[in-house]
Amino acid sequence: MCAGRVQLPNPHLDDEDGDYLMHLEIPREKWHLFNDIKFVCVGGTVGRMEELAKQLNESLRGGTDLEDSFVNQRYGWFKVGPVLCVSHGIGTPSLSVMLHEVFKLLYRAECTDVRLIRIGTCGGVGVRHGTVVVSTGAITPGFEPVYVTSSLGEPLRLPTDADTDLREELVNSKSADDYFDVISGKTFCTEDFYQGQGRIDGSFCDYSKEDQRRFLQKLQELGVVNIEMESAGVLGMAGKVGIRAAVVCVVIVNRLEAELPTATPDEMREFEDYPIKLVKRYIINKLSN
Ligand SMILES: O=P(O)(O)O[C@@H]1C[C@H](O)[C@@H](CO)O1
Ligand SMILES: O=c1cc[nH]c(=O)[nH]1
Repeated sequence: MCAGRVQLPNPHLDDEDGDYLMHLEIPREKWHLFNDIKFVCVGGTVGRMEELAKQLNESLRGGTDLEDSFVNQRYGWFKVGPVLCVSHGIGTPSLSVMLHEVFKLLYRAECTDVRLIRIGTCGGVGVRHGTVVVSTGAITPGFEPVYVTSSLGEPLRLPTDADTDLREELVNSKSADDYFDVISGKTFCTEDFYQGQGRIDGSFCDYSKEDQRRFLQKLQELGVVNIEMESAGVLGMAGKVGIRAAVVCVVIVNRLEAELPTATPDEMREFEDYPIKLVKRYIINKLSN
C-alpha cells in the first residue's frame, strides 16, 4: 500500500461494484483521471471555484481553456492539473453530500497526500472586513469543538481541529505586497445565517439587542474571530477520513458593527479575491518544491 494513500473507513465500499457519484456525476470510467489530485479546494459558489480554477490555470498552464470541468444544478467542479476545485452551496448538509463523493473519488482514483482547503466568506467578530482568517478549528452551537452530524438517527460527533502545519503554511503564504491582513483564530460554524449567527434581521427573532451583544461578546471571550457555515463539516469529515484540512475565509462584515456587509459591490469582489490569492500562492509554492 502506497504511503499517504487516501483510505476510507467504510468496509462496505469494497463490496460495491456499482459505486457511483450521484451528485458530482463523474462516471466510473473517468475516476482514474483524478489520480494526480493533491489539493481539493471547496467553496460556496460555482463562480468562486471557477475563478480559482482560472487563476490556477493561468499560473500553472499558461491560461489555456479549462478542459476538465462540470456544472450541474447542484454543484460545479473544475480540475486544473493536481487541483480539484468544487462548490458546496450553503451549509454543512449540502457540503457533506459533496465531500462524501469527493472522498470516494480520491479513494477510487488511488490519490495520495491530498490536502483539503475551504475558501469562503464569513462574518468577523471584532475583525474588519477584508481580513483573511485561517481557522485554528471550529466550534459549533453548544460552543464545543465538534461537528455534530448523525448516523442511524443518533448524533455523530467529530472533532474539528484544523491541521496545524497546513494552517501555518497558509498563514505564511501572505506576501508583504498583499493589501489584506491574515490572522488565525477560532471559527464559529452555524447551521443558519440569521438567528444562528445572532442576527436580529431574520424573518423572526426571539431575543433582544442586549442578548445579541452578550452572544457576540461570549464568542470573543472564547477566542472566536469569525462566523460561517461549513468549517466544522470540512474539518470534521476530513479528520474522519484522515485528510489534512484547513479553512480560509475573508471577512465581509464585522458583526460587532453591522448585520450585513457595508462594502460596495466592487470592494466585495476584491475581498473575495483575497483568500483565492493566498491559497493559490500556497499551492504554487508547494508544487514548485
Ligand atoms: O463559501 P461561502 O461564501 O458560501 O461561505 C459563507 C457561509 C455560507 O455558505 C454563506 C452565507 O452567506 O457564506
Ligand atoms: O456574516 C456572515 C458572512 C458570510 N457568511 C456567513 O455565514 N456569515
